Amino acid sequence: MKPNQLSENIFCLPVHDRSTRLFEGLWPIEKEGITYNSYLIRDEKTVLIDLCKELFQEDYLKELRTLVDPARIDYLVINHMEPDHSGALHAFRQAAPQALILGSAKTVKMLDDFFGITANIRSVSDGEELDLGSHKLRFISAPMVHWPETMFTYEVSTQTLFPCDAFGGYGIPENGIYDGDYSDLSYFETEALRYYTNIVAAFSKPVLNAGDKLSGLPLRTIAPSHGLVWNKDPQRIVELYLKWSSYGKEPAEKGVTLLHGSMYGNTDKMVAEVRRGLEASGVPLTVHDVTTTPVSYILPALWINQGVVIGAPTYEGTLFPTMQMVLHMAEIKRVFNKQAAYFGSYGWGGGATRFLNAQFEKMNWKLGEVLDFVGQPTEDDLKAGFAFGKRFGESIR
Ligand SMILES: Cc1cc2nc3c(=O)[nH]c(=O)nc-3n(C[C@H](O)[C@H](O)[C@H](O)COP(=O)(O)O)c2cc1C
Repeated sequence: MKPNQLSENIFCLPVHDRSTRLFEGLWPIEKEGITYNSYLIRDEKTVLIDLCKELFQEDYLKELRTLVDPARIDYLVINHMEPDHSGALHAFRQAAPQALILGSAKTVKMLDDFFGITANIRSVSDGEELDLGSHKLRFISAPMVHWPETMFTYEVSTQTLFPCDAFGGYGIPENGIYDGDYSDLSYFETEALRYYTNIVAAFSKPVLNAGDKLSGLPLRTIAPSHGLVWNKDPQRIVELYLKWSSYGKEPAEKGVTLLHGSMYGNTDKMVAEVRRGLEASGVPLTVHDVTTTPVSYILPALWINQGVVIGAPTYEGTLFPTMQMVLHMAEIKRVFNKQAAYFGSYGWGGGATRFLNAQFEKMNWKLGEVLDFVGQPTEDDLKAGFAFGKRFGESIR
């Protein structure tokens, strides 16, 4: 986690977190890890932008001291109060009691609520500027991207945007912090989408509002607080974000997510046939077994694809609970406006579709064809499964 020099006097201090198993206690990052990027600007006035999680504060302050004596830091800008960026605050205050904390008006209240800190704080307003010498900061209010107090900070002379959670992603960029360090960005874009759907998607409208505020602003570098710093092609991540945000209210991409789960294998016998039918239709397809795949990895497909096929049995008069949990999380993350179809096995009275009808009402998903069958699927059921998948795929394609 050595500091990186972004420009002559702007540095990124990325903390590499490889020990957290579940980000926010929910989202698996054991394989991928995550970074907490903090930024230092050295000028006539010295500024630090965001911090890191409390767990890493000692190492973080050690690295910070290689760049500056904390006692010489004039300002700490808090873009976002979430503890993965502010957890080191008490330790920082001890090392740099003179540093004036700058944040939105809501941040001032939250500093008291979360840390009991009330002194040496100043709130900044939307569009306010702060001269540092040869650098100048502009504060851009971005409420609900991702908490109500959130703001972005823009450095005018280098055209660098510090947007905290926005444009960030899971994953540790081991071979360089810049987008230009990688010939293939697909891993980071996949993890940025997963992060978006897990953390930010519920706030797609505020993201679009923030996007409006950024339009016309020259952006040479996008320096988020998680993951890559984008300075080769900063527009790439902006465009991706705006596209993903638009799926909060507009139709998503022409693709299908096939979600399946089974207790004893009867529904799963049908999955292969439905899948073959979907593939035969030519529609782009993503398949997830909800009993083995954490919802964190399922949300990206649900967000991106217009169509969803649900394959799961009836359980105690309702839908198989593991599938219910996925749909509940999709509702929380505001995965709305989908075309859906259902297939699944039941033993006597059924009931899965009762749940689906009520759940889809809340999410504005349209339930089209239903293919349910008693016990194990017959040869005829399997044939019907192929045709059902093909028809649904064609309706989306
Ligand atoms: C715990 C449990 C609860 C069930 N509850 C119902 C029910 O309320 N109504 C019904 O029609 N079938 C019910 N069934 C029967 C299953 O829906 C049926 O066995 C089905 O074939 C299971 O599909 P699967 O092999 O894909 O898990 C239940 C089965 C289990 C194991």
